[in-house]
Amino acid sequence: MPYIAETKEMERVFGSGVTAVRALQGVNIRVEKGRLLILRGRSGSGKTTLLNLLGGLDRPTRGEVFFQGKEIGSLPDRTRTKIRREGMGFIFQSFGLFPLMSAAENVEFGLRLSRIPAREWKGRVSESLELVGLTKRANHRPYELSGGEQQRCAIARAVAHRPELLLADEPTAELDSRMGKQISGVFRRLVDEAGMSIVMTTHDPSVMEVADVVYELEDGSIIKS
Ligand SMILES: Nc1ncnc2c1ncn2[C@@H]1O[C@H](COP(=O)(O)OP(=O)(O)OP(=O)(O)O)[C@@H](O)[C@H]1O
Repeated sequence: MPYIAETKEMERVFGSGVTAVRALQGVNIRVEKGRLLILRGRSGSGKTTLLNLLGGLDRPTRGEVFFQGKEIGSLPDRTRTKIRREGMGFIFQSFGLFPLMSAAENVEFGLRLSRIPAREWKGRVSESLELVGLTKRANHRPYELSGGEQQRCAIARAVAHRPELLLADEPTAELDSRMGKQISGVFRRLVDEAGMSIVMTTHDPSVMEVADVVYELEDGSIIKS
């Protein structure tokens, strides 16, 4: 099966009647395995809505969304949560780390939610921190880390259970351009060295450089790829 994720004529309408907002319409995208795909577009063009639908965090109003060949948009919440926890990883612009836990403990927390047996946790934690170049900071708490290091820790946490698909919403928005470059390098490595598939939204031109595929959204439709 060539595509890790796919949408068919997908539409998402928020609300109803005169106040209805058509956030997405007629969206057809395909995410190939082992590729880094970027969603770009102006504020309000529908990027986050699309990412949430691909990640099974939301359901389309019309059309279909597939993960690993399986239609997930019509599945009940519990089933989608299970698929998400096992097969996907999420990264947000505001890192979302636990302040009282060290970097390593934050990464381990991600594993607790998955079905990875406890005896594998320690190895997975070191491996993930290594992958993002954070081994030396394993025992530091988030407030002792730079913004870029905090985001790398969040990435390590999102990939520790080795998800098939990594979804990132504006992962460099809170970082300066040097750190943004560092983070985009980490994403590139995850694809090239760990064979991961990534979809991320961004406005950041330096992140755009590392993409294999760029889709542009305008008013809820894909206008260019
Ligand atoms: N829960 C919601 N209820 C109503 N309208 C919503 C909801 N979520 C998003 N929208 C609307 O859908 C449209 C697309 O929003 P979305 O957040 O996907 O855009 P975006 O491209 O990610 O924007 P940004 O770059 O500012 O994050 C916007 O008009 C937004 O106001």
